[in-house]
Amino acid sequence: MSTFKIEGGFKLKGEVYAQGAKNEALQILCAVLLTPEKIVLSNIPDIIDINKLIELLGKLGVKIEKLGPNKMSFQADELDLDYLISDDFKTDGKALRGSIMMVGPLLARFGKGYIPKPGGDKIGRRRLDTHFDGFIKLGATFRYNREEYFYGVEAEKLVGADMLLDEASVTGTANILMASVLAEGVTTIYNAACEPYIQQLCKMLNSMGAKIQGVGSNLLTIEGVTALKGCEHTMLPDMIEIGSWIGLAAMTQSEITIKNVGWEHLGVIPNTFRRLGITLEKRGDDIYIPAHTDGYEIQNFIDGSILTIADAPWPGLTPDLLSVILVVATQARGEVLIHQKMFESRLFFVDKLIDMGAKIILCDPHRAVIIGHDFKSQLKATKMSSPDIRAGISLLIAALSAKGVSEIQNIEQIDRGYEAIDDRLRALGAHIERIEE
Ligand SMILES: CC(=O)N[C@H]1[C@@H](OP(=O)(O)OP(=O)(O)OC[C@H]2O[C@@H](n3ccc(=O)[nH]c3=O)[C@H](O)[C@@H]2O)O[C@H](CO)[C@@H](O)[C@@H]1O
Ligand SMILES: C=C(OP(=O)(O)O)C(=O)O
Repeated sequence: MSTFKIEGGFKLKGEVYAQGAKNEALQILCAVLLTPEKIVLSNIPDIIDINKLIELLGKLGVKIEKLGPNKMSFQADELDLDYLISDDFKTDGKALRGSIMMVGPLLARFGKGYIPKPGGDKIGRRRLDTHFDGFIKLGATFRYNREEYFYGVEAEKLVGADMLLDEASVTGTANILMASVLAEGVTTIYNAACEPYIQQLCKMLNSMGAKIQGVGSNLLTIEGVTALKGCEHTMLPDMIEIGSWIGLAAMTQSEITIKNVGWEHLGVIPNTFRRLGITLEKRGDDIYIPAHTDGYEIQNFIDGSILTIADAPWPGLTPDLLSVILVVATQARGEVLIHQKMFESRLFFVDKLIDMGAKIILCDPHRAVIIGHDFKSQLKATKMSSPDIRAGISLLIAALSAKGVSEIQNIEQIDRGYEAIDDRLRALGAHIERIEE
């Protein structure tokens, strides 16, 4: 377990580029299994979760070539499907959640897909019913080995079907979509997740020869084809990382420009930060955040009642940014209720912030009220450990704004999703050191 040592309280300044999107890359990398032809991918983030998935694909026999920084080719023409029932796979496969999306493509192309129950973040229950209900609708048989926590689906052939998902699951939609592109006949997926990364997956699949309509909506219509071909695809900038940089700039009162953010794909994210009183300027495709030397003031609702910021399926606010928003609110002028509707255990990290001096009331596992300090009192440095990726970056932001030297242990959680975060922070003037153990 490595540690970050952070001396907080310094203002940062400069430009940053967001990495390619982790959650898009996880879907896109699984889609390479749909064709024996070569796929070239650009803007692949160099982070633990993605590197683990690439390693998994390699063990499955995918030929992988590095073509340049963040650019690679993948060819799934000679796979070793026995790997899927090996003990190695039972360990490797559960190392990250995104590996679940290998099941849909494998089922579609080879008639079988297996996966151990994914491990990962301590953020609450994360069921997979939507995924498997979808595969069953397409004609697959399903089994779950409770002793080994191992899921399996098999089918002689998949046949298109109409389905109404029980919830707009992001990875569930991606998985079912990747199975249905090679099914016989027409599939409709209603209550589909429709966030930009699903749209990107649809765009890639269509350029491979799939026939998907309704892209960007919650009703996808897929006309099955018999085979898919190779393609080239570039990942969007990571919107969660962009939100994290915005939060970091505001909380450390730093002047930062985030380059090439892909504004049209950010949905409600910029306006959500604006509701906290943070100034964001659209400069071409960049976000400019001035140094908030006079702080930032949370807006109330029109009737004067306290603002609530809550997550919702796209185009609502992603739950992955609520931890960052919460930490930023601890230094705002005013109060806000953070309502994390999707995950049950994602707010417990606020105990660390309370230890640091933040004014937070955790009402229940889903809701926390934050009363901002308006920079009249700095957070105190402390030692902490990161329970999940987004709590990790939020604690890092808190430490960068705090007085004194903080330590964050278990930083692998942050490295899961943020590429060379310490190098990039140092380039902006942060005092941060990585202590490898
Ligand atoms: C690899 C990847 O892409 N991970 C993302 C993906 O996870 P993932 O696809 O696993 O998340 P899901 O969309 O399946 O569900 C997330 C949580 O929200 C709940 N839920 C979902 C849909 C809904 O309409 N109502 C509802 O309550 C689910 O029960 C679950 O607790 O989407 C999540 C929700 O944006 C993000 O936090 C994850 O970072
Ligand atoms: C929860 C997250 O990721 P995953 O679904 O991969 O665990 C996240 O990116 O915040």
